Amino acid sequence: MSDAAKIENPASFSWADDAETPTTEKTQDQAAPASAPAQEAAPAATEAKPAEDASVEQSQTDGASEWQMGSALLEPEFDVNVKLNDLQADPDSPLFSVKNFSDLNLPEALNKGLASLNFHKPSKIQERALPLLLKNPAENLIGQSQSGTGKTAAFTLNILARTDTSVNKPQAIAIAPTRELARQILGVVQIMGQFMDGLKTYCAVPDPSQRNKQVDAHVVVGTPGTVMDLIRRRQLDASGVKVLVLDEADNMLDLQGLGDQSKRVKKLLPPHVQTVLFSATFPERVLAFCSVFAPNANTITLEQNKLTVEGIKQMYLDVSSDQDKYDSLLKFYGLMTIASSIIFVKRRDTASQLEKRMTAEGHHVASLTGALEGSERDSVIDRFREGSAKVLITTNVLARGIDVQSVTMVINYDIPETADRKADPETFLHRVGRTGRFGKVGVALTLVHDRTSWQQFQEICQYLNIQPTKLDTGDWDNVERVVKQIIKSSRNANKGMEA
Ligand SMILES: Nc1ncnc2c1ncn2[C@@H]1O[C@H](COP(=O)(O)OP(=O)(O)OP(=O)(O)O)[C@@H](O)[C@H]1O
Repeated sequence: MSDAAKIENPASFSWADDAETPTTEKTQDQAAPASAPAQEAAPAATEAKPAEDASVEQSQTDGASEWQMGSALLEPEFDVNVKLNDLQADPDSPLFSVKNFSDLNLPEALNKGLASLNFHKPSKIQERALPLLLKNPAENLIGQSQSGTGKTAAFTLNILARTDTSVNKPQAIAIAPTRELARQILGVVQIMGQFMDGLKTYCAVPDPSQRNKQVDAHVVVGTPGTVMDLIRRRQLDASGVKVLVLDEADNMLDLQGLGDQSKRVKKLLPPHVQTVLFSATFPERVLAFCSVFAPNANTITLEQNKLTVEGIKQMYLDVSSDQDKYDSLLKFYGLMTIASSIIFVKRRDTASQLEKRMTAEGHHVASLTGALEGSERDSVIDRFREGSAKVLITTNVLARGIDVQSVTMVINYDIPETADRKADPETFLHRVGRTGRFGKVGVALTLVHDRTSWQQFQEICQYLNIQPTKLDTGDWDNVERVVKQIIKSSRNANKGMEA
């Protein structure tokens, strides 16, 4: 039995080298992300290494919440701090926060788009951000809200509301750290904008079939390297761009390659472009460059005392050694029926070994890492979304932003750590946020196998105020009982929400 057993009573933790008290705007000390050997490599020639390659990310947490039961909507209720750049702004104005999408006076085509997505009521971030985003003249915005709370729809509505399809030029660009996230955002733009006459969109991710083609679109969503190349090669006419959005903005501005490319993209756009930055996490040091990147921005940040992941039931599996991790994982999968899950590992080779071994055991598994070509990555994520692969094994490449509603469990096979091998609670938070989306209840399992992983997990639990349930591999009958109960109660909670 490892020391991990001590986690059972987190209230009794003692922190020798106590991390700084977390705040929404503070971060743990992080080394500049560096690719550890055998971790992810750049997926495409012109792209900066995205999050996966850096293998580690910043450490910031988002707020969470009590769960609020609404009619058809169970949204995490959390407090946000809103700081307006305009001292004249009136927070009592009804437009300061809207309770209904109809209060926004959006064009009819967008109201229809919202209805087609079954969005009846705005989430808290949408309530707060949309009136600020839609103001004229346009103002910059830095917006933070926890994972799965609808940031994409907030910036997409603003993009589409500012797009005039009678002008045949790109008018908005959204950039994201990975091709998967860019493709996902583009999907939201297309569904939300489906009733706008003549709307044309373009996905700017590395794609050999698009080489040298002119971009003929009103809205472009992509990764920053490709967007930058398209503008520089004059395949994308940026002269009419009015809105620039950075999703996962802290990651985009923090990682060296992505940060440089994002800054270059902005320099290639008209000077008064509305700059919108969204993320669940904004470490303080990144927030400082955010304010330079998006000057005089209205800011929406989370209350600092809400740094938890309450909607996600946390468990940990205490295994005796690194070698034992695989057998324990397999045993775990053998006991449970899990609708759809994501397993996060640190290294590509671990991902491919797990994929081979689990496939040999009859599991429907897919693996997505930066080792794959772009088109292969697209087909893996598509297979997972449509449910033909039930288990997705991946690195930090998919830690952020990916929204697959069916994911009921996230497994940290390897604990997320920074480049200097410290616990990385922020990446933990983004990873586990792939489940429990938009108020659903999710389940997360973390494997601890030695003193280091145990200490790192303790730090993460302390930082995020998590009290995990221990699963003891010495008693698999009990593991089965406990996990089945947890899965059942989360399923029931989610059913209640859908009812
Ligand atoms: N107003 C709404 N009503 C119902 N569902 C919504 C609403 N807004 C967003 N959603 C749904 O919530 C889910 C999460 O949204 P989204 O992916 O935008 O979250 P996010 O805040 O960007 O998360 P992350 O920080 O992980 O990127 C999506 O499936 C989206 O369709």
